Amino acid sequence: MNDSVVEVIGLSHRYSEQWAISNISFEVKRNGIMGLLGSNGAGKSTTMNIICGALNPTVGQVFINGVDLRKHPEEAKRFLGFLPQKAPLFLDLTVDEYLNHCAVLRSVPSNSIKNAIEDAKARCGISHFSKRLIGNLSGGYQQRVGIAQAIVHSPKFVVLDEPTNGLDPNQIVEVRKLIKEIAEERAVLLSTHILSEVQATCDEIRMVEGGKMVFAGSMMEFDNYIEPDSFLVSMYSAPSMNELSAVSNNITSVEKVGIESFRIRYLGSNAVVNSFLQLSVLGDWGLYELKIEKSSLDEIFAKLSKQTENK
Ligand SMILES: Nc1ncnc2c1ncn2[C@@H]1O[C@H](COP(=O)(O)OP(=O)(O)OP(=O)(O)O)[C@@H](O)[C@H]1O
Repeated sequence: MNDSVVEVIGLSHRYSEQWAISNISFEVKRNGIMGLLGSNGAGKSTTMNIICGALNPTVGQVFINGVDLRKHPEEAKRFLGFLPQKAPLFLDLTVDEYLNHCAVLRSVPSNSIKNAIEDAKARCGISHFSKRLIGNLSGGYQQRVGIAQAIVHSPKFVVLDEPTNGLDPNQIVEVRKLIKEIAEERAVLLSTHILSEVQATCDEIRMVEGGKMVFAGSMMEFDNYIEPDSFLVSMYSAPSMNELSAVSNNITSVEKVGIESFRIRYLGSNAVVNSFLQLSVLGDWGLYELKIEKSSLDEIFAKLSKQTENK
């Protein structure tokens, strides 16, 4: 069986003259969470709308579970669940009434609807609100109902557009946990601006900027995209700043940042860090902390965005 549940091949789209996205290709594995990143106007919604079958691409193809979305939209959409940015909830229906409506729309066979609804509610932790009007639920629980409608037909692939938008910090933690749980047995594509969300939830990252794919890799590869060029050290009996500078020709600066702490900047590979460790033992410097300073996700995001602007 193919390892991917979704294949996106050479998507390009223009609304008028300008290309909104061009030549976007990627595959989504059968489980786990892929984050789709990009700044405002980068092309995320265009890409998501095409993948969900809400927009026909000018060029390119999307296969969901091997089915061509454009040629066989109904069949392909059976494998797809979608929670748009604004959850499509009917506030004056109860949770059960609404999920029943969604299950019918999603062509769940009538003799399976009851079980499908009970299962989706149980997964989303809303079984105790079955008879509650959706309009009377908190924002966090409304979002859970939104996720329940996206999985009520047991799709293999779920698309969530900014799923924690507008939730309070406790609700955010709970909804992220729920997303991780549902991604254990299906693929989730999550669009978000919030980098801490990406770090907390995603296994894979695709980033678009100016309509083009500027990054495709794992969360770890994204996190390590910019090579570190400094480390912090703390020592009980530090040598002089000159001695520290002399550890390697690749050290460019030594800065005192606390009574016993220094920031050391360097060029090239992490070999400098190894040299430092060896000399600290030989010199009995009482090293008790060493921390390589990695770039924040914001810095990585900014660097990738800038690269596109400059092209
Ligand atoms: N219906 C439309 N008609 C014309 N241009 C559009 C339309 N929708 C989007 N665009 C343009 O296409 C480009 C990509 O927009 P898109 O909405 O896909 O980006 P996005 O990454 O989702 O942005 P945001 O995070 O702000 O929603 C932008 O330049 C946008 O102005």
